[in-house]
Amino acid sequence: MAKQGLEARKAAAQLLNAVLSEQRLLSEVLDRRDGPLVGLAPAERARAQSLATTTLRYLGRLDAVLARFLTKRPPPAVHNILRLCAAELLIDGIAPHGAVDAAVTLVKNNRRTSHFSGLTNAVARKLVADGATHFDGQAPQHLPKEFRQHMIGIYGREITDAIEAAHEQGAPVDISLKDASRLDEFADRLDAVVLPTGGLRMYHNAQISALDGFDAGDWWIQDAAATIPARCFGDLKGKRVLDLCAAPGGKTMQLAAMGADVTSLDISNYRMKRVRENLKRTGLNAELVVADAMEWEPEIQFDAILIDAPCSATGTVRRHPDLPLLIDQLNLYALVELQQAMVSKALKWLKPNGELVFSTCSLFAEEGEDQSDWLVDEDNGLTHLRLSPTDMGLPQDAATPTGDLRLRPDFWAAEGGMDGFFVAKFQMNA
Ligand SMILES: C[S@@+](CC[C@H](N)C(=O)[O-])C[C@H]1O[C@@H](n2cnc3c(N)ncnc32)[C@H](O)[C@@H]1O
Repeated sequence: MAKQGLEARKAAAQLLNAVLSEQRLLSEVLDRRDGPLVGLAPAERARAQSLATTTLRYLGRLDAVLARFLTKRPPPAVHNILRLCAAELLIDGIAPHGAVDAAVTLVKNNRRTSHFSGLTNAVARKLVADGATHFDGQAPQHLPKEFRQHMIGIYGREITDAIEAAHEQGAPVDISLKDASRLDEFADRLDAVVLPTGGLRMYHNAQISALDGFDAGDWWIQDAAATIPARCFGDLKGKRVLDLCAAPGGKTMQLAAMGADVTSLDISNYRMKRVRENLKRTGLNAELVVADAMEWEPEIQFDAILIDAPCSATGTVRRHPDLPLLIDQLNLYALVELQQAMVSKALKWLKPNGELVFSTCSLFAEEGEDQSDWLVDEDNGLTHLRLSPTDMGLPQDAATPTGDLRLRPDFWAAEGGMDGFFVAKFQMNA
């Protein structure tokens, strides 16, 4: 048993080392051609990723338990293996002998850490005996201090606590259908529930590419909140639409499925490959442009422009629990400036009466409500349009006083939450 999952656990330990010691984003490490998951079978890759993600999601609570059993912190490589072992025992409910043997073997197999195998064995056995007593009943993990304070400043303490609790729950798998009329059919076929926003939600673990309808391109994975920006446009049939920051392409696929003639632009060639693959699989069409939005110039004007701008991604912590741990690397003000520069540029490409939707998967007002206020205050020919959350199956609480949408991870808390998002809509005056 220990040997069986050893490669996945070793890779998970390397993922933790990359995030916690080298301060690298998990998504970057996972994408690397020489990353820890290369060469693993699909099931081992999935296990390694899920184990590292679970460990990061509960890191504060796991560390609090481990601190009771350690007189001093071991070297990071050993500490990370103990963290994984604690996550397996206390969260995933893995059989104790498998998790303990694996932790001891991993520490023993590395000559730099092998002399910590006795300590690892002792601590792992204490986790088995007493870990749950100290783990269960702990409050959800707080965000790092400054991040939390910032959130309290925006949302208050109660909502911030609720957001932290939602982060700890992780995220179910949400699915967008190419043909919305097949919702009930795919709810049955995928054993999923229909969401008020029109997509599907799956609560069971599954290898996505093996699921019914994946190869046929009938659907794609997209968080319920992420479907909202594209849905804010009116009828797009036959309209020319620019998706300005498009990769990996969830919103491009939505816009194409809505019948729009889509131009899809992103600065990243690597990320654009995902858009290309997604379109090929789903049989949807878009013109793809790899370019810096700040340097590109279109030959035509558009009926609608979606700017799903680069941002802090703080709305996606449920799925990316490493983000708060690396928040010090974030240059929020550079992002705010880039967002404003992009919007200013894109306004020139909008036809009279054309619609602009600005969105960010951020929880920070600087990248949401403040940007909307800025656009309203500028002399830019735009009219600010009110969005109705209930028309889109969202809670009424999602309405901001000025008519934008503020989506939070603690919405639909009992049903698995949603990503944090901000969405605003404008129209160019005729
Ligand atoms: C939030 S993601 C977009 C997600 C995408 N709309 C979707 O639904 O799948 C932001 C994207 O902006 C792109 N980006 C960042 N700076 C850019 C720039 N200067 N020009 C164009 N794209 C840029 C990033 O490569 C990233 O793919």
